[in-house]
Amino acid sequence: MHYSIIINPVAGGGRGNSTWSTVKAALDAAQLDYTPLFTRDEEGATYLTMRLADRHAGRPDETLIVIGGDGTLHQVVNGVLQSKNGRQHPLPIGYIPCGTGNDFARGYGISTNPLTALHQILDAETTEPVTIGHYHDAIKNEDGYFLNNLGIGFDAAVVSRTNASKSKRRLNRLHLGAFSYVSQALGVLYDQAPFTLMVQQERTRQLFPNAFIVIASNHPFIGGGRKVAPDRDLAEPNLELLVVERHNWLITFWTMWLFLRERLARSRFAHRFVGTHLHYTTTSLEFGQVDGEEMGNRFVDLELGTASYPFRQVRHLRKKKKVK
Ligand SMILES: Nc1ncnc2c1ncn2[C@@H]1O[C@H](COP(=O)(O)OP(=O)(O)OP(=O)(O)O)[C@@H](O)[C@H]1O
Repeated sequence: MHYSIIINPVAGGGRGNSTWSTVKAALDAAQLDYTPLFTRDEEGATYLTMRLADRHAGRPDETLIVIGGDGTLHQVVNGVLQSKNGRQHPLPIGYIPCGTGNDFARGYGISTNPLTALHQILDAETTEPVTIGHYHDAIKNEDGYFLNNLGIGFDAAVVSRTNASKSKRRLNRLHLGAFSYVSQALGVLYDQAPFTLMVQQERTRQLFPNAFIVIASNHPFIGGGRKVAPDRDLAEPNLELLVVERHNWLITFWTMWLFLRERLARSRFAHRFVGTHLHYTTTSLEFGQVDGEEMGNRFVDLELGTASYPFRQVRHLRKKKKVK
């Protein structure tokens, strides 16, 4: 087996580098054949992967290992699927998480201990198809894939403001990036206006005049381990769209509390749509985020569907807690 390894050295506030040192020592000790490739700039992982995918001939003895956060994994999968050859022969992926959130790792069942995650890859005898989300933006005529979630409104505005804030880098260096999100979330709560959202599923349409949170999830977790779609499983070809409307301040704070307590999705404030095809539109410019990467401020006309991607990694899933 040959391992091509994409490493984002700055993921997790620099944890990418130390994770790579640990993994490299283990690969050398086991005398495995590998090629390391480091991301050098913001879009680095996408282009590195496109080039790799163009050259990949579909040999079964090749695996692509990704060392980074959710954003790096997002760029890698989109890089492969942007290559024509990559779409025909997608390179099986194994993932070693070292970001700040690591939500995909939770959803799939990958250890955050680099050596355990590596062994989950080395021990896998076959590849496993994993559901990923696909989106088509009819206004921008843009396509892409997501492994975690695609949000518009609240969570996307938080991502956008956090990335723009100067404190993020300082906090990231101290491995305290989550605090930066919390402070920006309070600001967004204060001044984000609700918006009109139309959701269409098959022949049913539903209008939400005061939409606030709109998150399409591929697995249960968001924001570093909060369950927002508790019933989703990466092995099932479904997405779940959660819509929450904005009411008065008291209810808004209550919905935030429910979110933090991981009870929002099952509360009476949640509208949930589960399926393989969903379509939704807004009538105003709204922020978007996909797997924590900014989509910018845009009018939304999104069609969501599912696809599948091969992973070569043993899943270590925790047993589900009983629902109270
Ligand atoms: N060499 C590099 N220099 C600067 N930025 C980089 C480099 N390589 C990748 N990036 C940036 O890193 C971002 C991805 O980081 P990633 O999401 O993997 O880690 P994280 O933000 O720490 O973790 P998480 O998404 O799990 O919270 C990409 O958006 C890209 O812009």
